[in-house]
Amino acid sequence: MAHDPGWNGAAANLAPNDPPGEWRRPGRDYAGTRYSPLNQINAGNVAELKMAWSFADGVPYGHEGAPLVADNTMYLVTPFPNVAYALDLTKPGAPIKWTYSPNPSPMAIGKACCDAVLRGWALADGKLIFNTLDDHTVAVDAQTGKELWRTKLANVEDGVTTTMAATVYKDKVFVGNSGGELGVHGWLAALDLKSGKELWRAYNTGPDDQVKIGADFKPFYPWMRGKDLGATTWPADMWKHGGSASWGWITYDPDLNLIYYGTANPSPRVPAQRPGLNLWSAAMFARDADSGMARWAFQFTPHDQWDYDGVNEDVLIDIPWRGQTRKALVQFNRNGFAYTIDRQTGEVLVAKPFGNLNWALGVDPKTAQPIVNPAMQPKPGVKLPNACPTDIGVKDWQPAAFSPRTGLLYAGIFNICMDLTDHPVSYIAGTPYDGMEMKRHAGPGGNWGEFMAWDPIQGRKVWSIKEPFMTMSGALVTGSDLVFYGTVDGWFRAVDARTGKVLWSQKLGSGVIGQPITYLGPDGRQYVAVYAGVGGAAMVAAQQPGFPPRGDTLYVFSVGGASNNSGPGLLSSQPGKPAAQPDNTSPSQT
Ligand SMILES: O=C(O)c1cc(C(=O)O)c2c(n1)C(=O)C(=O)c1cc(C(=O)O)[nH]c1-2
Repeated sequence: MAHDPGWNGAAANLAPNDPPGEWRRPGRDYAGTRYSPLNQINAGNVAELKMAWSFADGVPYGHEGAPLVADNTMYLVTPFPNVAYALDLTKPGAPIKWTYSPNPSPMAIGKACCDAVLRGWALADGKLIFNTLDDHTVAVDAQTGKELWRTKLANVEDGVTTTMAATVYKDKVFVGNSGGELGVHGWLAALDLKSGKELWRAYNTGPDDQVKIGADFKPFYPWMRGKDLGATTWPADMWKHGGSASWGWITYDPDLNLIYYGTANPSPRVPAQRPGLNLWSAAMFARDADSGMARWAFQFTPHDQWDYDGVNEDVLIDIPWRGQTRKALVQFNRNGFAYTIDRQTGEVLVAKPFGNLNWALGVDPKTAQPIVNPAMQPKPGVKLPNACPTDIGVKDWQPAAFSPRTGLLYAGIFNICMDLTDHPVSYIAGTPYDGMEMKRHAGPGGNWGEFMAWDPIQGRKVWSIKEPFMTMSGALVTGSDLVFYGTVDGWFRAVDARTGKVLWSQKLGSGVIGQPITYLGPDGRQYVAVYAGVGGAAMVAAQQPGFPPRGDTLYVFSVGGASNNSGPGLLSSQPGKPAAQPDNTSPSQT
């Protein structure tokens, strides 16, 4: 059963005081819910959604970001060479207000594992803040596009790239690195929002002083407690090139002053070369936002053998749990289990499969360790057929949305398995340190993708829509109980959040791996915006018949399309119909 609007669980009250019609950070609020209270577009008028305007940037890489909107301006940054655009929403067709080019080193393209991508940017303190693929974080004046500061965080020659969205909470910018497939040393850094000065850096592998673990560090499970586990759970010194990068999402609880983020696969991907738990790879940390000191950590996939990075979004929600309200987080881990975790302590409350997997037989309720299937452990040089999920998991980085009205999360997921063969490798700085060779194919049913609604308390799917191609777009959910998502074969859909009924679909010019957002225009009308520009890990399906061409276009929709020739600011008619009442129909079971 979907929860009724009266559901007493709720999104953690972490929404900053942004106007409801704006979208200032990729996850919209600190909790990363990607929920907008806007409800002009609703089940009664969504069929009339039409394109209002579009913007093409000419860049042929994966467009993964969420457009941001504040002060009647839309902010975009290209995947590479990371050119920033401010578009004036008060004028017809949203003309360019300013552009800014950071000119990153082209060498970065050759170092990025999974396409030249940028997963997002942030608006805070009058600044647009974003990372460049060649490891700089820049802040430009949101009004003028003038560079305010620029901080170099790593050397791209060493194989370090930066693809994650710069994330801003309070007075700090948080940035992590990429490069697990090149044997980098994973870290997360905090910069001063005003000056760009680096304030702290915490490594994900190595001795406790590097990982920033002190007396306050209390993982919930005994097997994760002990000194210097980030170093001693690896063969000697291998943690120095142990990958475990932090290229995913960061969320923030201002009451606890904790940030939450995950760590990627251990390097090399060949497990036989690194016996041990390989902490803190394929894990997550809760850290004090000011000091960077770890409060707790949890390893999802001990001694990862299949490339199950732990970097997916941690959505912060408060849930009713055995008669109490628990401050929780939900992560759809790449390993195929959806975890609902107490975000104060790291205790796992729910761990249930949300898709097809066979590498584990379950999760031990006492230790929260996966019970590994002995038949699914790769051995060097021996082909392991039909391991599920494949290296990109049941879900990759594409962020889920949470509705406080339904109590459900919404996410695009995969149904892909692999035939896996490992080959031993040696470390050479700045070159691939990988060793995994795989052939991917659809899992049971033959569909590569699916979009689903998930109950984080019961740990079960409430409804799902099968998609022929992998589903790698972000999700958006609104105050009128509409969910928006896109598909790799180029469909952009609006779905009833309670029933999973598809209410509207529009084919776009390329595959959608962007993150849809919604905002209010200066004309008072609600708009929905999304990129179509396939790339990133979706390219693993490029050989599939019907795979779309690359693309570079942001599409913006409203009920009835463009307002009129005199420009949005002068519109007088109001096409939105009153919000439909949520129905009480039981969702279809999967
Ligand atoms: O371990 C890493 O450092 C790392 C980095 C990245 C990245 O920065 O894009 C990806 C991955 N791993 C990865 O495993 C993966 O599936 C992936 C998909 C994508 C994408 O943009 O679609 N990036 C990455």
